[in-house]
Amino acid sequence: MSLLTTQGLAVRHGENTVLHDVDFSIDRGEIVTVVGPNGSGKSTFLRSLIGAQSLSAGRLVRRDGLRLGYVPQKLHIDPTLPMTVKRFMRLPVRAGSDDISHALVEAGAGGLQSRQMSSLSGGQLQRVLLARALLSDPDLLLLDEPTQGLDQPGSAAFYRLIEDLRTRRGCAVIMVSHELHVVMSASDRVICLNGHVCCHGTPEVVASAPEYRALFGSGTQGALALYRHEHSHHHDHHHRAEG
Ligand SMILES: Nc1ncnc2c1ncn2[C@@H]1O[C@H](COP(=O)(O)OP(=O)(O)OP(=O)(O)O)[C@@H](O)[C@H]1O
Repeated sequence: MSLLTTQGLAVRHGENTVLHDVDFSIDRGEIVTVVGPNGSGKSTFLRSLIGAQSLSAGRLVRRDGLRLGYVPQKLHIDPTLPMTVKRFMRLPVRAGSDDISHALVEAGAGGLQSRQMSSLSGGQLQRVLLARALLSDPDLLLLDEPTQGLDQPGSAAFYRLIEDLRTRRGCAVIMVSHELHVVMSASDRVICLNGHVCCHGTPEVVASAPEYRALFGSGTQGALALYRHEHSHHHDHHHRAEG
């Protein structure tokens, strides 16, 4: 059974239909990247999957007991408020010191515990947010533009970390990204949103789809070939056809 499935998902903000007819599912261990122009409903989609945004139509089915880890696009912390990383990590869930240390190390942020949140670089902050999401031992991680503001090597390193986490924990990942050519190497599937699902499939299929090219142009093909690498592991997708 899929971890999570949507059928005909639709979301409205007032008169504005932001998403409609979104059919989607994700299985254990998959990394799915959501791309789309600004305002195309990517954040709204993630928020609807975690239950923070109500649907105006359609169905969302989550596997019983599914544990989610969500990294929001923006974090609002008053910069004048003193807050160490360790204290921040304790905010959402009652986590022990060992769990916090372990999650920070796993997210590549070991050693930052006593730093002030306001002193972190963009890349360090993203890793702390990821570590916090790991505290709930998620079956599914949802990341909303996790590499915003990072340079290309920083982004590539972050996506490698996500792949490592998936391999080690077997969790599934849904992430929003604008950096298609960088993120695609770490993605099993891509869905291109523009109010609805314009196209979906493997990164190569989406990059060459006319719908995608109409939105983004064709300039990413060469870079895509450059960044795509061979996976050293295999995913068993047979059950999807049966499920
Ligand atoms: N709370 C809200 N109230 C009204 N409209 C909203 C609200 N949240 C989002 N919208 C609108 O819904 C549309 C989709 O927004 P969303 O943030 O999901 O897009 P996005 O694809 O994530 O954009 P970006 O790439 O800029 O982050 C936009 O037109 C936005 O203005």
